[in-house]
Amino acid sequence: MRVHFTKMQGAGNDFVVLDETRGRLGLSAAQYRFLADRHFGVGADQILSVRPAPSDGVDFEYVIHNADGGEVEHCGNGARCFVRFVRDKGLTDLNPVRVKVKHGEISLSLNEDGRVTVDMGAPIFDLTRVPFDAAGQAPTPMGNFERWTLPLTGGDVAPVAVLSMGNPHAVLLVDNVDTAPVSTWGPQIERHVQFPARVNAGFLQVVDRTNVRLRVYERGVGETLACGTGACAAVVAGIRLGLLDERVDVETRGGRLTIAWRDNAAHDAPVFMTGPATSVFEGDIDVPELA
Ligand SMILES: N[C@H](CCC[C@H](N)C(=O)O)C(=O)O
Repeated sequence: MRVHFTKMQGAGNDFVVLDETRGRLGLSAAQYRFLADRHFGVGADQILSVRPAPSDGVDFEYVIHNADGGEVEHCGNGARCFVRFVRDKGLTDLNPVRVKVKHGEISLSLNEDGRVTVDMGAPIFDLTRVPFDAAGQAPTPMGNFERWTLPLTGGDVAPVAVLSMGNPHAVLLVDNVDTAPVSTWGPQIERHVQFPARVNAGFLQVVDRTNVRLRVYERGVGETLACGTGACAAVVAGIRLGLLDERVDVETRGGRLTIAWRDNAAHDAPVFMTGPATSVFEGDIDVPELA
């Protein structure tokens, strides 16, 4: 099947974007994996499929598949690239644009400086909705939040804050992201038995109350240069742990994201993420029939 695609990136998290507004391609998980493959396909962390609005109240739908072919609930960097795509392609001149993702509905605004601000929705702390299995443990209180102790191999234990942005996140505090055990602890946390749907593992270095550094070992991908929902989850956790103020610049390996969250008594205020979105190139590729 000949497929036209647009390659995009947001803070170095990269995407293959497919225009399905005039009809679906009907790709299989194996074909999504092929498109994401950096040797045999185009290469990307996620595949974004842009589709017409499924209902009133939103302008579009977009569907997200990780490089491993699995469909996921939310993608922050992808959301910014989505809105850049629909504007560049003349599919809308609305601003903000409302879009349906698997997790729910979000609103995206293109700013004068070309960056995009996304209302990412409220964080979720109900462990059953992450999902996270406490396995009979009791968490350790910190600030007005808590951390859980994940047993890893070799007797290591990882103290993690657990929450969801619609997709699951485990956030660890580290002294220096450059020396953090991302490649060794990341895969163990991603597939830890206490996360039945797996999890994105964030390694958070607090520089001061308004600046952090972050690396994320993403579920279904591995380490990416940036993770938008991961930046949201890390800042929200940092605020609740008592370490951060309500507006934080997040330095990732691929660029800077700005996260704002004004916590409230119910902890259900929306999280706002602002960052770049860039279209890199367009092309066509023959996608083999893969079941
Ligand atoms: N790997 C994530 C999905 C993509 C999230 C990330 N690329 C972002 O910008 O939020 C997951 O499995 O939940």
